[in-house]
Amino acid sequence: MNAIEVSKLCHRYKGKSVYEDLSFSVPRGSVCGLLGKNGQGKTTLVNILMGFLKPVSGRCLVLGENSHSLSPSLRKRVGLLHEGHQAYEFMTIAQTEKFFSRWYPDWNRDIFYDLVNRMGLSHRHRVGQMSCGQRSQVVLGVIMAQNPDLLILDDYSMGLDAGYRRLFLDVLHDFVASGDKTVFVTSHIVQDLEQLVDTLLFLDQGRITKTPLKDFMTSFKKFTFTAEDGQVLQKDTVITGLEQRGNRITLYTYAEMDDLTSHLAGLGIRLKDLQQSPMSLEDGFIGLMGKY
Ligand SMILES: Nc1ncnc2c1ncn2[C@@H]1O[C@H](COP(=O)(O)OP(=O)(O)OP(=O)(O)O)[C@@H](O)[C@H]1O
Repeated sequence: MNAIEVSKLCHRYKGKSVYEDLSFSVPRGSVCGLLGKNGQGKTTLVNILMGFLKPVSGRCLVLGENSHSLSPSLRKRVGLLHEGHQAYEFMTIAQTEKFFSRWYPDWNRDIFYDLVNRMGLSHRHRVGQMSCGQRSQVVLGVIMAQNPDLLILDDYSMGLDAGYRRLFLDVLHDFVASGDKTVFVTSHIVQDLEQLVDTLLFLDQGRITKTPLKDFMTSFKKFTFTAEDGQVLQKDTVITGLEQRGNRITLYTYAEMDDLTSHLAGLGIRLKDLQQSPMSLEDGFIGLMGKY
């Protein structure tokens, strides 16, 4: 069964299209990363999935229910971290825990305090008097303590330092390992997703491409070489992405080394030191989507 099913989704703001015909699914038990450059429609999609925004047309099912009429009991099974999340600033840490514990049948107080206590703040500390990253930690504590079936995280990394981000990744790993849980996550810190997701969704100009992380990391490749002065390279059917610093070129492609070598020779490119280099997910993201 799918945790999320999106079919023929179309959305526009004041006539300006975000997507015209978007379809994909997220199977239950998977950890799916939605990647796209700024402004491609990731937050819009999360808003549609949670029923905050009605699409122009198309259908979205979340845990089997239509996204614009999610029942209160189903909402309790979805843990949502919204971009620009709001914490209850007038409450203390202890009041926040007490307040949210009433709403969620599977609330786990230990998970909340396990995350929040690491900040070393008194439980009487007000959320409104915390730093941005500390507030994020409280919000993540609230979401994880809900023990949801589906976790939707829209850019969870906001304001978190490297250590807490790593810690949160550990928490997410434990969460996923604990059973039939689904995670749908967007993050601008692409390298975090490399350690977390099993499936990637690339959202680009209204189109979505779904691929297992493993397949992408093995089939998409990064090559580096030095080109002779004045040579101009452009993207084509073989060259998916390019970065150029002086004569030093980084090239991204689905082609194997031999095919790439003949392709470059066919283009009349004179080069030296061609080699395949290790590719991170962030490299792959840039190679596929470009820098801007
Ligand atoms: N309320 C709105 N009214 C008009 N246009 C909007 C509105 N909200 C978003 N947009 C536009 O829709 C597009 C998608 O925005 P969205 O916030 O979904 O992108 P995103 O992928 O989440 O971006 P980012 O990575 O920067 O957070 C953008 O071009 C944005 O300017």
